[in-house]
Amino acid sequence: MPLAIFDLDGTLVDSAPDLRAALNRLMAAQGLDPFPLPEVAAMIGDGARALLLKAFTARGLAFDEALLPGFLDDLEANSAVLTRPYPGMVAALEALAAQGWRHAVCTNKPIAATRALLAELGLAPHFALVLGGDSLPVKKPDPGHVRGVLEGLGVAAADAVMIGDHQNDIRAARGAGVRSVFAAWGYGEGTGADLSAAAPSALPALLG
Ligand SMILES: O=C(O)COP(=O)(O)O
Ligand SMILES: [Mg+2]
Repeated sequence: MPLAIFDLDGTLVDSAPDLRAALNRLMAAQGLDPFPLPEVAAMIGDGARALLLKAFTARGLAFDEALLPGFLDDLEANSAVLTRPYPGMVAALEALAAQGWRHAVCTNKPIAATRALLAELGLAPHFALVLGGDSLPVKKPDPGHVRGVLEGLGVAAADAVMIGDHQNDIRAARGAGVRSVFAAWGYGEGTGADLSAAAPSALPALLG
């Protein structure tokens, strides 16, 4: 049975508004200026700690590690306030399942916030396995993150495809010997992807 491995932020769901809200709550608590949505979207892809690091660097400040646990708690509690699946995504997941595909999630978002988000949006039942950015010792772009999904479900690389909106997704898939589809509706760049999809609704035909 083929496996479709989905990235989360910027691929399955438009989560930049909640990431921005959590980031700006932290910024406000530190007496710092908020970030506009496009600037936050461009910082998403390397996980929550990296987002904070980039935000503080953008303000010319060093990042204090002691701020991370509170940010993670906020993200977990508020991961699906503004976040929604991309239009057509649920229908695409269902159509792919009807075509015989199983689904998994491979995200750099921490696993606690990931599970909360998937549960709150009713998406969890679609996925046979979910790995977050802190589920393994490595995360995307390390191919070990994608390999962890394959091994967890006993699927060969040749029977899988990775769908993602970021270079990290494309690189991790390539390193694991998995075909990649660039999710052009998300936040990042897809240089080097095997295929590109303009919208979730294109996935069922693209994957056959
Ligand atoms: O939270 C992030 O920065 C990235 O998450 P993603 O891997 O689901 O895009
Ligand atoms: Mg992404």
